[in-house]
Order: sequence, then structure tokens, then C-alpha cells
Amino acid sequence: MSARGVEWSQQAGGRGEGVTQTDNAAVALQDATVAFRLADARTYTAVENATLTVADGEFVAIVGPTGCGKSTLLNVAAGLLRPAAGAVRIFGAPLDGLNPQAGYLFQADALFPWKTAIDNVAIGLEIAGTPRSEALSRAQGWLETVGLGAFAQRYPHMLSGGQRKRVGLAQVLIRDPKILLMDEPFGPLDAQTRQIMGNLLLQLWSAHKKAVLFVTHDLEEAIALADRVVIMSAGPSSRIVGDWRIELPRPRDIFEIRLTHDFHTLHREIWAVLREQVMKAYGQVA
Ligand SMILES: Nc1ncnc2c1ncn2[C@@H]1O[C@H](COP(=O)(O)OP(=O)(O)OP(=O)(O)O)[C@@H](O)[C@H]1O
Repeated sequence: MSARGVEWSQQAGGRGEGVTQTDNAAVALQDATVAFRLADARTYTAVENATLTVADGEFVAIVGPTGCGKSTLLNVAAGLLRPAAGAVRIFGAPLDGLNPQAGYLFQADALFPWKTAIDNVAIGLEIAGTPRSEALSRAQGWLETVGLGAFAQRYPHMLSGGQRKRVGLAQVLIRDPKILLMDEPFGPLDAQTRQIMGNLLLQLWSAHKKAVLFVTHDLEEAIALADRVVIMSAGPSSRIVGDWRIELPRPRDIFEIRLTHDFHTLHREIWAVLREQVMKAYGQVA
């Protein structure tokens, strides 16, 4: 078994097996603390001293109990939230404002209901000044890549949830971002469609090698997809409490990989840490 978990305290010294140590990481959060001002003027510290790197081309999944700050970290990497303390670097450069290298895929659909699938995919290029004919031709190519070549003229309400997710992926990937930020993108889908989308994502990722930061509450999905799985503690002041390198063979089929002995060993090891945090989170709610 080559995969191994490390506690964050070990990583701080740079010895963590699961940590990507690069000055030029696609995403590097250094001691990031994120606090929100509440309506009654109190401050809520969601995340404290989070240090997390995603190397160029690396697939990192963040898992943690509900409300621990997973989306908050993603929003920091997107430049939508500025940490109260700590640094954010994108390919080595300090992030100031929105992250121009990132494409963002949310749980909710972000398609324009009044535009056809092809227009939804083409719009990012059109806004950036690409002539419409070229944008449409490239959008058709991306629809074919995600298996929807014949659905170009359908409006979002004429597509299934999984098909809308495919259009959403094409909409993000056509702009060729170097970093993909994904916030439970397959959350609303049924179990089978989720797995099909996971395999599609892995195919696209291995062909285009983006850095991926993928938020999910589903540990199995995280292990099946990622190069590294990062576990966050229950909030408030959530910390990163574990970082595992997932050295399961690639290319992976996420149906098949879940049946392997190494997958189960990893799952048991990581779940032991995650479970404790999930119980803490529920204890706080109760
Ligand atoms: N704008 C805000 N103002 C105040 N508190 C906020 C704000 N945004 C998020 N929070 C709080 O910060 C914490 C982290 O929220 P976040 O959405 O990052 O959690 P999460 O891990 O993504 O949750 P889930 O798994 O349920 O989607 C939560 O307790 C949330 O209530």
C-alpha cells in the first residue's frame, strides 16, 4: 500500500507525504484564515490557517463535514473571497481580485435558460471577443467531446440533469482555464449518472491536464477521482487535518476502482479521520 495519510502537524515541517511542495503551484493557500462579519457585528471564523497547494495538472479533492468551509476555501482560490490573514498565490503570483486562470463549476446549473446548449457553451468565447462563427464551431466540438453533439439546439429545460452538467463542463472547458474549481458539481445527480460524469471528468482531465480542486462530501467519490484527498475538521475555525496521496493506478474507471482492495484500505484509513470530524459537526448542531 503506497498511499499514506499524514497529520497536518507533520506537513507544516514540509515532510508530509501528501503535500505538493512547489513554489509554482497552480493554487497555493498559505495560512489562510477566512472570517465573516455576522449581522450582529460578531465575527465568525470559518477557516483558520489553511495551507493547501494544488500542483499544475494535479487533482485534489477536499472532503469534510457539512459547514466546515470547503466552499469557502474554493471561493478563496477563485478570488471571490479574500482571506483575513494568509496568502493566496496562483502559479506563484499573489492573487488580487478574481482568479483569471480558473473555471468554476457549481452544484447548481449555471446555464442560461433562454439559450440553446450550443449558445450556452459558446458564450464565454463570444464575450471574450471570438467571432460568433468560430465560437459556435468550437462549441459544437466541445458538445461532441462531452457526448452531446446531437443536442446543440436544445434549451436547458429539454436536457436531463446529467446532460445539463455536461453542457456546464463544456461551457467551462471551452475557455481553457488552467485551474478547475468544482463545488459538488455532481451533487444533484443520481448515483449512476454521478459515476458516468466522474468517468467523463477523468477522461477530460487526463486529456487536458488541468489543476483541479474538487469539493465533495462523498469520500468514495474523492478517492476514486483524486490524486490527493484533503480532510477538513468540523468548524468553526476549521483546519486541514489530513492529506492523503491516492496512488491508485490510472487510468481509473470509477466503477471498478471502488471494488479494489487498495481502495477499501484507503477508505477505511481516511474515514477513521473524517468520521471523527463528522461526529463533532453533528454534536455541535445537536
Ligand atoms: N457570507 C457568510 N456569512 C456568514 N457565515 C458564512 C458565510 N458564508 C459561509 N458562512 C459560514 O461559514 C461556514 C463554512 O461555510 P461553507 O459553505 O464553506 O461550508 P461547506 O463545507 O462548503 O458546507 P456544505 O458541505 O454544507 O456545503 C459555515 O458555517 C457557514 O455558515
